[in-house]
Amino acid sequence: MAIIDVSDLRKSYGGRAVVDGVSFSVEEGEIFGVLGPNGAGKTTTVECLAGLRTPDGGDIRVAGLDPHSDRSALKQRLGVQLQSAVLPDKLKVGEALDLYASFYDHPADWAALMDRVGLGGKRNTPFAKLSGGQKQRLSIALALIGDPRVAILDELTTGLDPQARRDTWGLIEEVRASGVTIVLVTHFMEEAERLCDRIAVIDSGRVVAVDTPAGLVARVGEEQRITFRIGDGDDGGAVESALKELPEVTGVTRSGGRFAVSGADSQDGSASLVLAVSTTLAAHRVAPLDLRIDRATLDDAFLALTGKPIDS
Ligand SMILES: Nc1ncnc2c1ncn2[C@@H]1O[C@H](COP(=O)(O)OP(=O)(O)OP(=O)(O)O)[C@@H](O)[C@H]1O
Repeated sequence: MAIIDVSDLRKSYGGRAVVDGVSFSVEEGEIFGVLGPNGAGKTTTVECLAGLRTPDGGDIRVAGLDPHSDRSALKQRLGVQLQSAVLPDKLKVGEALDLYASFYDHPADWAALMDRVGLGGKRNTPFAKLSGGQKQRLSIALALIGDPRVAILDELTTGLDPQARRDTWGLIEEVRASGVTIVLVTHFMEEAERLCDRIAVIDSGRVVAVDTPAGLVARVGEEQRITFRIGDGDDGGAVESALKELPEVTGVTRSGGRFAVSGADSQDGSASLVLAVSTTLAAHRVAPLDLRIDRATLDDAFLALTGKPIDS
């Protein structure tokens, strides 16, 4: 069942459309990614979802509520962690959670939440003394303090080191497992691929695709590329001819002992390119060296969908 429905959302600034007819729905319990380059309109879209901005047009329902006209009711059901959340330097972790809990009718147990996000030992630490990862964990806890059904997390891991980023991903998975639907705004491919059940790819204020990470990748084709080299004593000509005969193979290039083989698995999964190539090499008693298999990635999918890399 859809818990969020967005239909033909529009928002302009100074006559420039930054959200230009955006539509998508989010199913209850999923992690839904909003992926796009800087300035694509992601934050504006989720701020409209949260009732923080008034759309120029379109229709939004979050947990059955209109974020604009039902804003106070929605606040009790929606948690928001926005990009630039900053707290007063001297406010301690425990004080911040206690304060935010007081804004809700039925808040979560803030001390338990503090433990859950790994800040149990930081109760009396002022905001200014927290590391980047700890600040991020606190902002996630603040988004969850009202015990929401939906949480919007915007650029959750920007500025974090790889370990803190991975820790935060683990936390988000736990939050989802507890039944919260998550809308995750990101421009990190790895984050989108790792966490999201489905992704809306947004470019220049429009949705260019909504699909699972694997579904987006499949749109650029199932082509794979296997590269390897063979030993000096191996018969390269015989190997090349045999590989070209394989139905899974669409192309073979050879430069001396170096091979690049392109192809794909069969649609029904009954034939595998890697298996066919390795069986052929084994039949010729060739052990491939420096073997590498490349498949399309979400980066390739983004490039194919928008015509540019995400960080352009
Ligand atoms: N209040 C505002 N007034 C004028 N222009 C704005 C305002 N807020 C955002 N914009 C512009 O709207 C466009 C979309 O901004 P938005 O923040 O929604 O994009 P984004 O995809 O979230 O990008 P980022 O990843 O950089 O946050 C940008 O060009 C931005 O400069």
